[in-house]
Amino acid sequence: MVTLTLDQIGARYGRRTILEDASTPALKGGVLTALVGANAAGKSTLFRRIAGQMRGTGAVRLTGATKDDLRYMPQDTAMTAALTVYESIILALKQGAGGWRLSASELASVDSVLQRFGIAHLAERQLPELSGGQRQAVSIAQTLVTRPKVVLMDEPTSALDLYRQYEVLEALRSYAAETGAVMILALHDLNQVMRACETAIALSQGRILASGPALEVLTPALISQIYGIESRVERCSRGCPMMIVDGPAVPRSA
Ligand SMILES: Nc1ncnc2c1ncn2[C@@H]1O[C@H](COP(=O)(O)OP(=O)(O)OP(=O)(O)O)[C@@H](O)[C@H]1O
Repeated sequence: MVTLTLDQIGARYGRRTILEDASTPALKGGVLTALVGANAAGKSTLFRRIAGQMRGTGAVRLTGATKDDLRYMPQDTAMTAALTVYESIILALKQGAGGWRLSASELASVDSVLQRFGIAHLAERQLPELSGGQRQAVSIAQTLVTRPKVVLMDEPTSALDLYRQYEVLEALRSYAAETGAVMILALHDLNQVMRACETAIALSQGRILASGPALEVLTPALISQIYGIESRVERCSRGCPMMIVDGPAVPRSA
């Protein structure tokens, strides 16, 4: 089984400490894990540390996978290259190695991600012509085409419409279940987290306040602490947990 454990991760930009002693129990593969926290809490910085793009204290421990099996999809992905969607996914698959000849199984992988993320109809379109939501779906497909075992995605649904958010989260869930990959998604929509993610990590000012089953982490007390928002978690008529926002925990002065 693939697992990822954070052991006292720290990170700084210059003299500014951004992450301190960020630790988690072993995060299991096969399910989605949400990384939640307010703007500037340090979510992207934590991803950069896990992906090895930044140095710092502490250790990232993997079992059942190596750093080579990890893919990180940052928040903003530029798509200015004069490539079609199809070519860009082949490029992500090849990553400069092994020449340009594609095996039957590689061709099948490209077709599979195009189908899975609902972008097969865009295969011949040029990247710079895509809408924001289309770019985001292509970026997800590029990230998963190599079938990585450890996946970090920074706000993968932020540009998607309601239908696509649902479709993409379901596709990510099925990818995790099928491959056993550890998948950590930074998400701001806590209802998405409750619906799609089994586990959650809550980050506040560079420290992990809680990690574990999503519904146990996302308590009204924790939401108040990290976002300053009064909320309730109630079951809808179909039995799904929903977060209802009541307003600021402490009214902001005008
Ligand atoms: N390259 C950088 N140089 C200096 N400071 C940075 C850099 N990148 C981020 N920071 C600072 O680190 C802190 C954490 O930023 P980070 O992007 O990790 O937050 P985040 O939780 O991902 O936020 P958001 O939800 O707004 O995307 C912020 O105060 C930010 O200004």
